[in-house]
Amino acid sequence: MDATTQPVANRTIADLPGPPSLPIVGSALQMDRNRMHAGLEQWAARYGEAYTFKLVSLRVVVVSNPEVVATVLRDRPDTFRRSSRLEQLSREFGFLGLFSASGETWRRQRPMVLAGLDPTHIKAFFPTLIEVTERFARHWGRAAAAGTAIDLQADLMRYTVDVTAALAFGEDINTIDAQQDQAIQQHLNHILPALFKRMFAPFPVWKYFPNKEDRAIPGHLQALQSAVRGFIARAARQLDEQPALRERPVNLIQAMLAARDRDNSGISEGDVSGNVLTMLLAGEDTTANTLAWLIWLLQRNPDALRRASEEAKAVLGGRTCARSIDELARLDYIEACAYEAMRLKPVAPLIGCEARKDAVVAGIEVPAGTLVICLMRPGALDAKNFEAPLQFDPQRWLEGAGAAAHSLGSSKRVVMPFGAGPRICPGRYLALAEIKMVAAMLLANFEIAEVSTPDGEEPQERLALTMYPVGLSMRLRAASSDDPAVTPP
Ligand code: HEM
Repeated sequence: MDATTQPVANRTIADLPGPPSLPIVGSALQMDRNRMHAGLEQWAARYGEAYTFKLVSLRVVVVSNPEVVATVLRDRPDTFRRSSRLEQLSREFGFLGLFSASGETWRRQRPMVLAGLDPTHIKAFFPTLIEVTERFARHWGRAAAAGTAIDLQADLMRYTVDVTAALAFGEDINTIDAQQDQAIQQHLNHILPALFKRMFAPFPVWKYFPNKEDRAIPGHLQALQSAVRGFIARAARQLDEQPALRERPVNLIQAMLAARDRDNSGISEGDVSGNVLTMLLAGEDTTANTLAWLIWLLQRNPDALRRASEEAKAVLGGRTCARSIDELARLDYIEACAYEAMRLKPVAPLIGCEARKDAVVAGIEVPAGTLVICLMRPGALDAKNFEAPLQFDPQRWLEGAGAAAHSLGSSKRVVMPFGAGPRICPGRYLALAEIKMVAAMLLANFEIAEVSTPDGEEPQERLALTMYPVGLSMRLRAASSDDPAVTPP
């Protein structure tokens, strides 16, 4: 039965276990924001699949059973929404867009964003994806030739920002070749952590006692907004010069501008710029960090690395990168590696859902205003759902795999890296295309000499909206002479 619509609740929040709580602050002092996901997972191990705590005045219920999680996620937008604090902060930051919007605004925007990121668009966009991936290959080719260490996360973010800007705005911003201080994401890199910090801060200290970083935020926002105004102005000029584009827009920004100019569309100037920023933010870290975790996991698992490299070389057949969606579709093992990386290292390890009205979750009465945090990883690491759950074993994702404890279908019900229900990630086709493009390019053209952290230990997980590996650096060698190699220009 649908847990959120059960007619009768059999317990209340007061019946739930949870960590100790102090007057006024609740459990806030026990939480390390940078590792909040890990703290909440530890509490789940101690208190079970449903527990509660207070964050100052906010009542939080945490659930981790995959069925309950999926039910809550599907019960949007009517019963649950994203947190109102996220919506308010996004409005203040100027990027209220599909991710943070709720109600009618979300309903109006969702079809437009979906259309801009659907598989047909990805197919039409493929030649540009090839161009950006080849540019990235040349960039890594230069690092391999010079023997320099690559800051893995930073480089991957350059790639994902370039791809998102090209697909959603038709802009070639080429941050891959830009100087560090010119790259648009140096602003994003300050804004995302600030947003996350403010979302879970017990008090709005940045308003009354701003530190250096807080004082720098308006400057970063201004720089980003000026770039966004440039994208919008150029797209508006294209619509003026080619009015046919209003009926058949080729990218998201054109579609939104055309809608803005139609009567009663309900799309405002702010919606357009909010979504331009949302695309940059939602498409950057998520995909880049998933790729960083994937590359690290492959490097640690030589058998999987060898098989993935063989597949990449066979499918690419001596070329630098895949040439078509059909070629990408043949990278089955690499896709399985990506799902296995997202099972072990989900970059979105928690999804917050605020109850818009009184609800029932797993038999618990949840009053309106309660924040329900869905933990995405405990089910994926549970031996009930996967054999040897801590092992990186991509084979378990391939149909008919002997090692799989469950079918592919049920694995996908437990592992939900892109969320679920009406708000499931609309960028998932693009993300998988990018992940497979980069992984195949890397494995077919280079040998990974090293992927390491400064202290030689496993990379720490840190949460700043997305969960990323701290300090990964990579060294590459061009693949041996009988293999294809990327020649630096
Ligand atoms: C591996 C890469 C990615 C992962 C793991 C990921 C994960 C997620 C998750 C977990 C959500 C929340 C879903 C929910 O609430 O049920 C989400 C939402 C969203 N994602 Fe992604 N994402 C990725 C890449 C992208 C890309 C490339 C884009 C666009 C360029 C994108 C755009 C969005 C947007 C706009 C939303 C909000 C959807 C809504 O609320 O209706 N994502 N993503």
